[in-house]
Amino acid sequence: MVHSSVLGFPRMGVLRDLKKANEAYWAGKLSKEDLLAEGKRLRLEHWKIQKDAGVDIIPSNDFAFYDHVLDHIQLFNAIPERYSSQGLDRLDEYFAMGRGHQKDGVDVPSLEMVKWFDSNYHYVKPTFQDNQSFSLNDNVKPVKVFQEAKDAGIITRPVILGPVSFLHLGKADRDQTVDPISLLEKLLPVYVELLTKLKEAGAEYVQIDEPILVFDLPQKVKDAFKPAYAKLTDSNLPKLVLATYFGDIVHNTDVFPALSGVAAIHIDLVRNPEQLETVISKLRDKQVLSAGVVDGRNIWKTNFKRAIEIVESAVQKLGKDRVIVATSSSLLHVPHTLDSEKKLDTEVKDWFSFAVQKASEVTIIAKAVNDGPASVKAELEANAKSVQARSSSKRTNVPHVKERQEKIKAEDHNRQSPFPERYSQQKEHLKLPIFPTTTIGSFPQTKEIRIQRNKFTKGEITAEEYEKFIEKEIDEVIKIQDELDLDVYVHGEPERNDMVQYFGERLDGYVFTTHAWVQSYGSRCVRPPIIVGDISRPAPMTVKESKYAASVAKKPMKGMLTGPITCLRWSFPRDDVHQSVQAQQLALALRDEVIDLEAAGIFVIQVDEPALREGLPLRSGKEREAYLSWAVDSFKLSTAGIKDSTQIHSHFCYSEFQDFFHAIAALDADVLSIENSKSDAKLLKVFVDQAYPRHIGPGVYDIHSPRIPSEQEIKDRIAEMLQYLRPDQLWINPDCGLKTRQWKETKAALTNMVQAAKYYRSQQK
Ligand SMILES: CN1c2c(nc(N)[nH]c2=O)NC[C@@H]1CNc1ccc(C(=O)N[C@@H](CCC(=O)N[C@@H](CCC(=O)N[C@@H](CCC(=O)O)C(=O)O)C(=O)O)C(=O)O)cc1
Ligand SMILES: N[C@@H](CCS)C(=O)O
Ligand SMILES: [Zn+2]
Repeated sequence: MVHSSVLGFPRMGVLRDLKKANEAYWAGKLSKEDLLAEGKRLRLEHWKIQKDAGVDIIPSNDFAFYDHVLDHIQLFNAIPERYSSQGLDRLDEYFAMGRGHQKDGVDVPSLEMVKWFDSNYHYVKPTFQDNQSFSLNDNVKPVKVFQEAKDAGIITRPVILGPVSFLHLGKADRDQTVDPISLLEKLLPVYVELLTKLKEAGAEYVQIDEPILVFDLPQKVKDAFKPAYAKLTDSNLPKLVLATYFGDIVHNTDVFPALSGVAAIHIDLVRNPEQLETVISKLRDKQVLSAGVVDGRNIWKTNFKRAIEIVESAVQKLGKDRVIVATSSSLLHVPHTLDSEKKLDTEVKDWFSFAVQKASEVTIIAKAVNDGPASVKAELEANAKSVQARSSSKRTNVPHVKERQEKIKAEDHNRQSPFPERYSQQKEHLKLPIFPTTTIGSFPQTKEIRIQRNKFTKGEITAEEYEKFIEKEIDEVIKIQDELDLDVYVHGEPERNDMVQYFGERLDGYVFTTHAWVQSYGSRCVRPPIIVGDISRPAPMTVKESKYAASVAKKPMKGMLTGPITCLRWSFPRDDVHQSVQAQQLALALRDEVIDLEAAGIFVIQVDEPALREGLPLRSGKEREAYLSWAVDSFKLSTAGIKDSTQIHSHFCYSEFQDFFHAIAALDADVLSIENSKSDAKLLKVFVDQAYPRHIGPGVYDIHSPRIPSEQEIKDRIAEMLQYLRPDQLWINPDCGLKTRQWKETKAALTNMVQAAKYYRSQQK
């Protein structure tokens, strides 16, 4: 019999309950016991949802208070000494690694947080020492939660991150040189101990994630699978289901012999259905295929006909007992339930499926294959109708958008003059000092701002009242920037709920939700808008606020837009047209906005593209170059319609920029601000090696943590940067926007930043 399975469930709860509980705990308003109890309540609720949906194989240990990779760092006691030596209790030590800790005489920054593959989820990077050792933490969480589910009458399949992925996704700590994969020998006994305990607790199967198999791997990492899975596939241990997702693994099937002891292999057949045949041909006798046919990364209803065909073709080769119907990845990346959406247009609502609905989808597909289509006739008919309605909807084919796309010319992508000429006009026009200081756009999104926006959304205050409130906020941030003596101002983005959702709400071709939250990192969530059709801009989106801000500011005001690729990547995109088409439509809409901002007197315009790197196909090669070509073209199309004297900035966070440096350079932005404070300044060498001519602001401090950097720390950072960058090229700014911070720490950090810039300015005289 074909079984149904879910690889992981969203953690936040129907009303972002986990976010609220975590933040209350951090604010000292919820006890540790109550936070732990809330975690337990959520886990039980999520298991029950899946059980009620009829899912055969339900995951446990997919829940994490902050991040599942961070859970493993603590589970294996891979805790850097700067955290373990602070005398913090286990929970606070865990949060200290995730978000830093500056309280009661303890002052430690967080570990680095980076993108989880090509998603908008961020994980905490394991950080290893040259003399690293591992042991099993005495709080063996996977065992505890397995037991918790068992006590509730649910036998789950625990999920753990595999040893090769855990090491490969980590790095040597600052000033350490250890190669993470060389630690495998030391780590494996701890995995064996963990698996033994899971077996003792009654776990027959364990899902072991090795998602790095979708990458191009160095030979030594590939080689690591052999010793690893020789040790972990033992009859005294639970049977293993090795899961991969977000790409194909055909190029790594040479590691399959090393995996011959695992009971099943899971592959993502939404992203790469074509890998099915090859993977099946490489399975050894009796090995099971877990077929990921329900999209864990997007919100579209599964096309049952197509999914059933895929599963049946696997069944024909392997038999029903050797096939599992599964979600393509964890459902962490989709919102909790469609049932919460009371305001969605019914036409489009019928096209969507969120986590709760996807749990049912795997069971319907499994039933159709097990008992025949007649057993789920009504479900299949309704699904076919909805798939058909979507493909013939007017929203997906808007003639005026198509016509405009057809008329785009090559020269529409280029600024009028090369950088040196543009820069001399900008210098004349903007009159900025050397080491100009600026911020990345957002200032703290205070409780008051959210309350007022919430009232406006609910119709409790009028548009005029809301507008007045926003103007008052802008007045305040301008006053603060005067006091701080920054050089290029921002309006603070108080009117924006989110840098992508805000634009989605103002563009035709999008719909947006009220509750469809997805975890981005820690307690932070996003509500990605959904691209349902061809995109166009019915009216200016940001001009009113920027124009107002410029009218009251004494210094240049930076206009602030989210670039086409970031809008695309942080939305739920269409799956019926290529992403390059959607990016180009977004670029045309943004091009009009850039031109309108300039006409309104905004002469510095920042077009943020933090998701450009994240969109890079996970494997190097032709596909990457093709992506970068249309992605860069979209950015250029959106920014090239203005005069030379207007300065274009772009911003990148969450990006290891070295491996796509040529694309960043090709954007031809006058100024780049990049996240850098937690990376080695040595990485800036690429700008020297490539003789990068334009201007750069590598972030001088981390904005994800409430910790305040001292003036000396920032000076030291600038000194490091000046080893690689010319003084006339360097801007001084934080890593990213300040929306998640409190005002108190923001003012203190920016005061230190401006002082540090002034110090270097004085040294130049
Ligand atoms: C830069 N980043 C972003 C990413 N993706 C995006 N789509 N946007 C980004 O900015 N990816 C990479 C990084 C990830 N970083 C962040 C940083 C911060 C957040 C964040 O702060 N998220 C907020 C939610 C933001 C939002 O949409 N707010 C709305 C609704 C606020 C709300 O909760 N309202 C309450 C009622 C009001 C009240 O009483 O407080 C409610 O609805 O219940 C708004 O401001 O209007 C978060 O809180 O998690 C995310 C990613
Ligand atoms: N302008 C945005 C960029 C975030 S990546 C902000 O400042 O929040
Ligand atoms: Zn950023």
